Amino acid sequence: MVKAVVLGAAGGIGQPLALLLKCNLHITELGLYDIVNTPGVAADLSHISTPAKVEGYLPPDDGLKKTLTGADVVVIPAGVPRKPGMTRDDLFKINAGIVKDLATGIATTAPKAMVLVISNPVNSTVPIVAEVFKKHGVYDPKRIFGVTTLDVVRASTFVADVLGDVRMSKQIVVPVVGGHSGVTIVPLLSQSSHPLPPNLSTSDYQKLVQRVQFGGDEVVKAKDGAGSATLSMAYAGAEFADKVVRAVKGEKGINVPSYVPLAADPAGAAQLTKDLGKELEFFSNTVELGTEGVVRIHPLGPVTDKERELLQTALPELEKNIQTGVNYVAEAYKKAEEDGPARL
Ligand SMILES: NC(=O)c1ccc[n+]([C@@H]2O[C@H](COP(=O)([O-])OP(=O)(O)OC[C@H]3O[C@@H](n4cnc5c(N)ncnc54)[C@H](O)[C@@H]3O)[C@@H](O)[C@H]2O)c1
Ligand SMILES: O=C(O)C[C@H](O)C(=O)O
Repeated sequence: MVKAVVLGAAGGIGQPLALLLKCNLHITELGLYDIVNTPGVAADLSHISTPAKVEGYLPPDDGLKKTLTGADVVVIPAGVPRKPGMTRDDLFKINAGIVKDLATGIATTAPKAMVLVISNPVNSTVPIVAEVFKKHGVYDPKRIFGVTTLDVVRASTFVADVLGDVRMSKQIVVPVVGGHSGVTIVPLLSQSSHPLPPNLSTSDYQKLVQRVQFGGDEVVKAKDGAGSATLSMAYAGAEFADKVVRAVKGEKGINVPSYVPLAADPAGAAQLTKDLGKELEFFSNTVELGTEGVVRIHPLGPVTDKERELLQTALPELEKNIQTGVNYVAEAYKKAEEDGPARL
C-alpha cells in the first residue's frame, strides 16, 4: 500500500503529474490538494481504471491535513511559474511562503513521508523544507528531495540530438549536478553513458552546456507569458516519484539524481566535499535510495577542466541560494515569535 500526494495538484504540472501517478500501478491511494479545483480533478481521475483511490481536497475543513494523512510520498509543484524576463529566484518571494506553509503541514501530519520538491527556486525551497522540519523536530535529511530530474531528462534529449539519433535518448544517461537554476546546473557531459562525438567543436560543446543550463528558458520564451515547463516536468516528476515509490516498497539498487541535504549520508558527503573542494549543505548528485530514503550519495567521479570551471561558477551561487532559504525560515519564525505563538 503506497499513498502518494500532490500539493498544487490543479496546476499546470499538478494535473498531468496526478494523471501519471494515477497510472502508476504501485500507488494505491492518491491525495490531491490545491487552493482551487481539486475535487474536479480528483473526480475526473477517479474514473480511470487503475487501482489508486483518488481524493481531492481544498483548504477548508482541514483539507491539507486530510490529504496528507497516511502519505508515504508527497510531491510539491505548488507555486507560481516564471514569465519571460524572470529568473527562478524572482519567484522566491511568493513561493517561499507557499512551500513553508505546506512543509509545516507535512511536518505536523506526515513527518515520515518522502518529500519531493518541484516548486522553484528549488535551490532555496528545499532548504526551506529542511529548516521547517528542523523547527518541528522531525528533520530527516534522507527524506527530503529537490526534483532536478528535468535537467537530466533534457540532457539525455539534447545529447541524443547532438549524436543524431533521438531514438536513443531514453538510454542516454548524463549526470547533471549542482542545483536547479542557470549556472548552478552543471552537466557532466564527459560522464555521458554515450560519449559525445570526439570531433565536437568547442562552440558546439558550449552550446550544448548552455542548452542544458537554460533549457527552462526555452520553454518560458515559447509559452510567451503562459508559464513554464509543465508537461515535461510532469513526466520527469512522475519518473522520479516512481523510483521513490519503488524504493519505499523495498526495491534495491535504485539510483536517482536529486538535490538533497548532504547530511543524508555523512560518508558520501565527505567524499563529495573533497571532490568539490567546498562544503555545502545541499547538492544535486546521483543518490541511491532505500526504504528509508537516501542510503548513499555517490561521489562526483572524474571531471574535465571545463567541468571543474563550471562547478567553480556554480558553487558560490548555490551557496547563496541555500542561505536565502535558511534565512527565510529563521526570519519567519523570529517574526512569528514576536507576533505570538499561534502564527505558524
Ligand atoms: N523543479 C523543476 O524542474 C520545475 C520545472 C517546472 C516548473 N517548476 C516550478 O513548479 C511550480 C509550479 O509550476 P506550474 O506551471 O504547475 O504552475 P501553475 O500556476 O500552473 O500551478 C501551480 C498550482 O499551485 C497552486 N497553489 C498555489 N498556492 C498553493 C498553496 N498554498 N497550496 C496548494 N496549492 C497552491 C495553484 O493554485 C496552482 O494550481 C513553479 O514554481 C515552477 O517554477 C519546477
Ligand atoms: O524554467 C523554469 O522556470 C521552470 C523549470 O525550472 C524548468 O527548468 O523548466
